[in-house]
Formats: sequence, C-alpha cells, structure tokens
Amino acid sequence: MELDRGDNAHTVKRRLQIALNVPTEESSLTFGDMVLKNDLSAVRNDSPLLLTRNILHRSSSTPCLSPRGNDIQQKDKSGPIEILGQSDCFYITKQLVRDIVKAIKMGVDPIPVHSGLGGAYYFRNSRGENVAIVKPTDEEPFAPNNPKGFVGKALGQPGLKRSVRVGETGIREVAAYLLDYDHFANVPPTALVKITHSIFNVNDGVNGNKAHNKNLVSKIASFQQFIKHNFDASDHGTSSFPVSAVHRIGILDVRIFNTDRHAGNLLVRKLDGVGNFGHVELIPIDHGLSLPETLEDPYFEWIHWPQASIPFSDDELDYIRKLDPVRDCEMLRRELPMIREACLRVLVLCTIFLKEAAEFGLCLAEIGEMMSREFRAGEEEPSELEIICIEARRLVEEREVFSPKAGMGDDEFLFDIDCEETEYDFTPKMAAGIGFGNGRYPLSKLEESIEEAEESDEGEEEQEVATLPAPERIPSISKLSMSLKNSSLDSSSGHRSANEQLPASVSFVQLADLTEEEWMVFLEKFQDLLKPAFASRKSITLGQKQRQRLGTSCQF
Ligand SMILES: Nc1ncnc2c1ncn2[C@@H]1O[C@H](COP(=O)(O)OP(=O)(O)OP(=O)(O)O)[C@@H](O)[C@H]1O
Repeated sequence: MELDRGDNAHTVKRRLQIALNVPTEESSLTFGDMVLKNDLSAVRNDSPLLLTRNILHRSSSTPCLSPRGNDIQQKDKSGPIEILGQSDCFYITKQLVRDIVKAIKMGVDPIPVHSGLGGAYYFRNSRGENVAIVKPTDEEPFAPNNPKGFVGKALGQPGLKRSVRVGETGIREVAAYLLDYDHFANVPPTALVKITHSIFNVNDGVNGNKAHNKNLVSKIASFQQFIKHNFDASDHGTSSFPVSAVHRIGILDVRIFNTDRHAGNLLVRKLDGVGNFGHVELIPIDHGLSLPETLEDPYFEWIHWPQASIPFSDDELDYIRKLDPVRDCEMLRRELPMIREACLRVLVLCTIFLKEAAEFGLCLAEIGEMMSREFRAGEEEPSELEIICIEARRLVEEREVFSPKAGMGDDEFLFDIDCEETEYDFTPKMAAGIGFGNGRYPLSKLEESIEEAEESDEGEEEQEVATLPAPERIPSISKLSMSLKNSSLDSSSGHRSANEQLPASVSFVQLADLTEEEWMVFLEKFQDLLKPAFASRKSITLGQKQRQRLGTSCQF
C-alpha cells in the first residue's frame, strides 16, 4: 500500500476496509510496539503493519487478510512472493523466489509439511525439488489459522513459550539468520515474505474448522531455504558432530537465548565425499522460540555433549570479541522494525554475558549451565544468569531509593551519580542481598527463606566438597526462588501499549519495564557482577573434576 505523508492511521484503516472488504472500525493498527493513533512518521518504507481486530478473539495481520471481494486481485499489484526487507543478505532468497515463482507458473505447487505443530509448506522449483520451507505467521501453533488443530489464541497472546507471542515466531527466524554474521553457525537463509497462494490454510470462524474453499490468500510468512539433509540430531549419535559446528551453533543459541534447541532442530547432512568419510555438517533450524521477551528457561540440547566442554578456539574467541550488541540491535530495528524492544534487551544481555564469559575462559557448557534453570524438588529455580540480573536490578532500585533526588523525576541524575563499586564481592551479597529494600517486596519472607536455604546448605554438600568456596550455594535456593515467584518480581511498568507485559508468574526478573536510563545502569551493575559469578562457576567445575578424579582413583 502506498502511503502519503499526510495519511494517518484512520485513513490507512479505511483504505484497508475498502481494499479487503473487512470492517476496520474495531481494530487497531500496530507498528512494532506502537499502536498507531494518528501520526505515521515512524513507519518506514516496506514496513509491515499489523491490523488486529479488538472485539473478535481472532485477528489477521494486514497484508494477510483473506481477500473476500471480487476485485481484490486487481487492487493487489504485488507479486506472489515479496521479500519484506532490504538487507543484502537476502540475495540467495531472491534467487529462490524467482525459481519458485517460475515453478508455480508451470503448475508445480507447494506441499504441506506434516511434521511440527505449525502450518508449514515446502515450496518447490520447476524440477519439483523442495527449495524453501514457508511458515505463515497466522498458522503458528495456537494462531487462528493453524491447520493442525492447535488454535484458540489471538495473535499477540502468549504462545507455546509464554514469552514469545503467537504470530511472532517468524520474525525471530529471520532475526537468527540476520544475526548469524558470516554464516558462522550455518543458519539457512531466511526472510520474511508476503506470499500469496491457495495452499495456505484459512480456518472457518472462531471454532477453527478448516474452510475448504481454496482461494488465493496472502500471508506474512517466514521463508527459509530448504537444506537437503540425511537426518536430524535426534536420529544420530552425536560423537561425529564437529566441535566447531557445536560451538558455533551454541554461540548463536546463547546470543539469541534459544529456548528450543532440541535435537530435532539440528539437521545433519553427511559429507561422504573423498576425504570426508564419516564427516557431517550441522544445520540449525527453527529459531522461532528464541529472543524471548523475558529471561526464562533456555533449552540447549548440546549442553551435555562433550564438544561443549572443549574450550573455544582462537577463531571462535575472535568472532565473539567482534560481536557488538548495539550494532545488532540497530541492524534488527532497521531490518525488522516490528521486533519488540524487550527481545532486543535479551539479545544485548546475552551477548554481553557471552562475551564476558568467553573472555573469562568459560567453555560453552559452563555458559549454557549458567543460563539454565534447575529443577529441585519439583520447583523451578532461577538460573545463575537470572540471579545476577535480580541482584543487578536490586542495585538499580536501591540506588534510586537512596538517591537524594529519588522521586524528583530527574532522569539525568542517574547518569550524574558516581558509581563507587569497583570491586563487588559476589557471594555474600548475592546470598544475603536478594531482598528488596524498597518496600515493594515481602522482604521478611525472603529473609526467612534465605535462612532456611542457608541452614540446609550446611548439610551434606558442604562436607562433601569442603574445599569449594561458598559460591556453590548460589543456585541452591529453591525456597528463595519460590518466594521470588510469589513476590511478583516483575514490577509493573504502568505503560500499557501493544507491548503489554507478559504474565508475572513466568519470569523471575523483568528487563522490559526498566526505563532507558535504568537499563543503562542495570547493564553496568550486571557487568560488575559477572566476574565473581564466573569465578564461582569455574570453582564448581574444578570441584566436579576433582571429585571425578577422586572417584576414579578410589576404584583402584
Ligand atoms: N530449512 C529446512 N530445510 C529442510 N528441512 C526443514 C527446514 N526447516 C524445517 N525443515 C523440516 O520441516 C520440519 C518442520 O519444521 P520446523 O521444526 O521448523 O516446524 P515447527 O512447526 O516449528 O516444528 P516444531 O513444532 O517441532 O517446533 C522439520 O522437522 C524439518 O524436518
């Protein structure tokens, strides 16, 4: 749709109503996090907008609205597949699009993919070979047009993972590809497209029954190059996986906080050419559940693979050193303007974490472990990463409470104040400091829990590894973690927009509600806390190795 400078959200809605023959009066038009009221100046060329119906629990995204009127195809002048984005990275995708459009004209239709929970389609070239997998955003699990019966939520509601909204996995697939600089982790070329075909699924009404009219329908979808492969990592012993491939995929997973790196999401291709016997290549797919809006429990299948315990190579360390989370965010905002700031904060945090951890000398497995939650006695506990964030937040809040100008609304003050904490003694403060002195949280409950946790820690574990320093106790705070959950750690921001805060119970620590100034201070504090936490993790690993050696020698 061509827009004039003078157009406002209302005129856009009116034009959509005329073009697509759907009522738009009870709808909101969204650009990224922003509900557009009037001014459209933030909207850039080729930016997709989301039109959401407010009343019905069913919504459709703008260019994906199913055309109903007879004259629609005359009005939509776009081609059958249009890449949404400008990046030079899309040159392979452009070629694939040309091949597919040619094949469609010759009558080679796409075929539905039966595996997976979401709607997905293999698009083919004129020789009938699969060349791309296309996943429409409104056919994701729980989305209104899911063809496999997993329906029942509106676009924008929490999805399979609560910190990734329904309809928003496609942009994450693209983000993972764009962030995979130099094709380091081997993510297949992926783009967001507007694509028109009659194969796509449109459910009939709110019950989610399939409509059987095979009209042309336009959708926003992720479009990924199909990579020929022999199996996935769940069908194959992992010992032949190259160390560097595991490291590279792990580095990406850590940066994007992948919550879904299960073995099925690693394709394996045999390289049985001359001199390659037994060698395989790994292809990471399905990054739709990465870059969540809050920290939660990531899933890293590689965490217990021996490759992940081998130190990073010089090349890998060099790659990590060159990562720049600020540049990443700028690039993603440019290429995917609808991406939420909350996701970008997770990216920034995890990239800093990775860079500092690698520089400190931690291996991939140690980094992954620090990011993963533990379940003890059926309770989920915050990860070490989350505990660091909780502490960093406490320091930000404490600073605000004790600041003489607190409450005076002088945001700049946050930057004026001198930060004197050069050295931070991680352990004792971490154990005793996870309370919230600003009166918003039930401090007494937390203290009680801490005491109990400390008491129980003085038992078996400490006697077993008497040489280990106290930091080992940091993760074993199951009671504390429950208190944290109950105390609704997520402070409500008061800003309600399209970027509504996700339900409080799903995360131990929120990042999205910090103001920009608080976020900068938070990152400073976070970085200060990292070294002691890494030292603590290293001592745990060393302790485990000592125990293993001791165990082995006892056998003789
Ligand atoms: N780039 C690709 N190249 C080849 N095959 C692919 C590619 N991406 C996905 N597939 C195949 O399609 C199947 C479904 O894809 P995918 O797992 O991404 O969909 P999904 O609906 O997100 O699945 P899930 O419900 O497991 O998360 C995969 O199991 C894999 O076999």
